[in-house]
Amino acid sequence: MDEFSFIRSVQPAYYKQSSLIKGISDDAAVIRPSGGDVVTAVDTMVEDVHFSRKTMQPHHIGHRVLAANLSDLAAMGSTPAYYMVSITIPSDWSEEELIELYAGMDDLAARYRMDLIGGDTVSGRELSVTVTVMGTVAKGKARYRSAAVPGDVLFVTGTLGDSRGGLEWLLNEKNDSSSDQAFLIDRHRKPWPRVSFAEGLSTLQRVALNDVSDGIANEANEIAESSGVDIHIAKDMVPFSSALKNTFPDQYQDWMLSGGEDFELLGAVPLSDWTLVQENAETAGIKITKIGEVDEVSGDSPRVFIKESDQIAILKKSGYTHLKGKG
Ligand SMILES: Nc1ncnc2c1ncn2[C@@H]1O[C@H](COP(=O)(O)OP(=O)(O)O)[C@@H](O)[C@H]1O
Ligand SMILES: Cc1ncc(C[n+]2csc(CCOP(=O)(O)OP(=O)(O)O)c2C)c(N)n1
Ligand SMILES: [Mg+2]
Ligand SMILES: [Mg+2]
Ligand SMILES: [Mg+2]
Repeated sequence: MDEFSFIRSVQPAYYKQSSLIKGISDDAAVIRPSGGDVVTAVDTMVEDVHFSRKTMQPHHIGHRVLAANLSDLAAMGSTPAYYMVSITIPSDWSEEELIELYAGMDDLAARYRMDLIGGDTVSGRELSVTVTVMGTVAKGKARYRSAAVPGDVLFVTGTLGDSRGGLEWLLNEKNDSSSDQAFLIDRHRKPWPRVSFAEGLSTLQRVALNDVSDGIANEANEIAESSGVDIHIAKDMVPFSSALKNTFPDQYQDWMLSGGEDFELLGAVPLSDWTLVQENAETAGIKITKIGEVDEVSGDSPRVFIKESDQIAILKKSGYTHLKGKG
């Protein structure tokens, strides 16, 4: 299969989004938005950085690279509409594997009626997949990290650290997997972005959102810095799964703070809206937990504090960081 027949094989038979004017087939796609704001994000997954042949099958790679992007759209309160895929393919990847990878994206995209409207195909040494997503949000309603205000409730969806637990289990290739480990592996390979929960918050005047890709130790600091506030987290309120605690009793507490790749949402809302947020989580069928509050800056700059049995410490950025040691 050459580049051109590959492109033909991934080209959708028809498009679902009414704002699409030109999809795959020309130099670029054309969209005609009908009012509202357009939200766009891009994320890459690279072999041996975001996955290995040991940790993921092609379908999982497709699912997760789109899920990571949808998680960013969710964190903006946006409704997904389009995606584009740029892929670097090593020579040892078969046609079947590529079709599976695209099926991983397509199955997730179908849930949101998203259209694949373009991309790029090149050959190279390692598999690398870059997905660009586009979504819409009502004018002025995008949700920013900078929107947290002293007095807000700090919350997180789902449980944290599971993805790291799944990764650890897969990398160490243990054979005696139980249902706990199957759960962790699934959380690592197939995260479900919190799109409908975030869309359901559209009636709120104000909510700060950030998705958990690198670990809340990073993401809480991002909210604190961009909002110019302090954040206080109660460690014993941070949600973790029993599967994680059972499997990794010595590590689970670190991983729930800095494991990353959970693709949950960390947010801050006024106390008066907290009940509404909880009801919305119930409607979306997801767990939600208050883990702390937002306060005024008490020092020279915004900080995140974490309290554990009356001991208060500063929670530094300790999640995943690329380009470490590059100055
Ligand atoms: N190489 C780059 N060139 C331009 N903008 C970038 C680049 N890498 C990241 N960004 C931008 O920096 C911001 C933070 O990126 P990132 O930490 O990857 O966000 P996230 O964790 O939500 O994916 C985003 O606005 C992103 O678009
Ligand atoms: C084989 C393998 N090693 C390590 C990891 C862990 N890991 C890789 S990237 C990453 C952080 C998230 O990726 P990033 O590119 O920073 O996503 P973004 O913040 O841009 O959404 C983590 C925890 C993994 N998933 N797979
Ligand atoms: Mg990114
Ligand atoms: Mg993000
Ligand atoms: Mg990151």
